[in-house]
Amino acid sequence: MGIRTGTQYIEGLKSRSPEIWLEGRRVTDVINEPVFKQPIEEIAKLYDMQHDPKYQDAITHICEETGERVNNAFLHPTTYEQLMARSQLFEIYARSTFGLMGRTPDFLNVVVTGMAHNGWFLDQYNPEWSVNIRNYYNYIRDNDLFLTHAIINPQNDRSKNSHGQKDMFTHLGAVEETPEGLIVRGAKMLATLAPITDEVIIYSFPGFAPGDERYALAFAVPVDTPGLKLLCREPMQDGKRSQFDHPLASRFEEMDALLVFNDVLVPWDRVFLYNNVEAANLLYPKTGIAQQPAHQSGVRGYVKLAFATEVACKLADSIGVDGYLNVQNDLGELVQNVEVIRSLLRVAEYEYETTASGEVMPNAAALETIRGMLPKMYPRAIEVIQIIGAGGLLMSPTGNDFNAPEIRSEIDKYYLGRDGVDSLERVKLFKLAWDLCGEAFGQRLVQYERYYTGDPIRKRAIFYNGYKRKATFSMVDEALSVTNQFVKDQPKLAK
Ligand SMILES: Cc1cc2nc3c(=O)[nH]c(=O)nc-3n(C[C@H](O)[C@H](O)[C@H](O)COP(=O)(O)OP(=O)(O)OC[C@H]3O[C@@H](n4cnc5c(N)ncnc54)[C@H](O)[C@@H]3O)c2cc1C
Ligand SMILES: Nc1c(O)cccc1C(=O)O
Repeated sequence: MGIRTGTQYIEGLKSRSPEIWLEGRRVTDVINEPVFKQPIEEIAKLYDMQHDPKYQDAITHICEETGERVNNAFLHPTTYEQLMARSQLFEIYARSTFGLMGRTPDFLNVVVTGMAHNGWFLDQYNPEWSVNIRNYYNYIRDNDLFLTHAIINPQNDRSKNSHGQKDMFTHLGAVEETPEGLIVRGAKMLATLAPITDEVIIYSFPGFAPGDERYALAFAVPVDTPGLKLLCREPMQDGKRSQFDHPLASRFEEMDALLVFNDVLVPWDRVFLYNNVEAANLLYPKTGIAQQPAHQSGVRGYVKLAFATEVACKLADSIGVDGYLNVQNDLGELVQNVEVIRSLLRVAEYEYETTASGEVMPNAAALETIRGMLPKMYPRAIEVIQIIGAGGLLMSPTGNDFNAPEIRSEIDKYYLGRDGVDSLERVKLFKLAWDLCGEAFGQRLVQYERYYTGDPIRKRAIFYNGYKRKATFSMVDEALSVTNQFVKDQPKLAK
């Protein structure tokens, strides 16, 4: 089939009936559930873009294996040009949501592409696993499927490993092997967008210890597999708030869900890793499934930071405060942060790395630096919006107030901005800013940037340790050579 349209994506959702729980009730009609309706539309737009002549050549290509047109997320990059073809896709998709939706289909399709093309890694442990992931890659590529993923154990007692939790199956683990496949039980988090996807993929960040064998798992199943429950967090908008009042929150909320597996059967041909702590710990660092999706996250994060920066600048201008030095200092900082991320991305792409198997990956140090800096830069951009908007952020009337003739003249008079900015323009801008910096929706976006890639502190520690392993500190040695000479010249002290 190759690239789907938005309508085909929605038809796919209609054909499935996952067990979704939202605010204590079972959702049976996901398409018409107010909370999901608009996010589904936003994802459908991405599918439609694949057919739009304006974008098609930039975000899709003809698959050599099948002759069909497929998304660039399925492109296994072996040249700089192919890496850039993926970069274009990431940026075009990110701009479509202002970088506010992190787990658009490109993200996990890149993960699966990476896993499938690093079959050498799984072959070391079980050649069937690499065949399975390769077939799965072909399946999702040719059907243009949308995946969610859950790679974190539920947050129960982080001081203990999976096998040390109170219940053996709090964390997702294998219960038994059957001729048909593995039976799995327990929970995994934090499956963003799960209710509106086609498939679920499970694997893990490293961190397994001996004794955790049953939890060392990687597999994929359809989102409506019997026994799989999707427990949604509390929604941050009810799907009924107007786009005037909440221009961002009404469109781009990504629902997150806890995935609960109640003795789910995973067919053997969908098992990519099992019962091997070493393989589970090395899968992420060794196969490019860290580096390739970090490219998507970096490009998307860049667009999101640039968007928040634009909002801050427009806000300041609209109320005539961007002539003040303190405000210029804050805005200049944000613009420079955007430039830092843009430059790092260019370095990551231009100074790409080629693996032993010929895969081209963006430069690891540059990507990791983005991973380390965005968790600080994005919250800072939000803080600057809060500081500049100040009390005005809390004072916006609603769209209905604009439509009430009895108060319209007061609204027009007291909500106008600097010369040339009328009340409607100013209020629309402030509402946009409030969605980003005040609403629960915006707080989730901050939390996403802090944690989407794992704990930023431990990530930075890993980065430092890697640096230390490779560093020669030759400049320090050279600088100290003078001192060494001095010491050599001294007579030995008598003992
Ligand atoms: C909005 C959002 C969307 C997400 N979407 C997804 C998704 O789609 N799929 C997915 O799989 N994951 C997703 N994640 C999860 C993300 O990967 C995790 O949040 C992240 O890995 C951190 O894990 P945690 O939240 O369990 O925090 P924890 O690991 O429980 O950390 C809690 C606190 O304790 C500290 N801490 C914990 N353990 C240690 C330790 N050993 N040493 C030192 N300090 C420690 C941490 O620094 C942190 O401050 C998402 C997260 C967010 C916020
Ligand atoms: N955060 C990630 C994820 O959820 C899946 C794969 C990779 C990452 C990452 O940031 O490296």
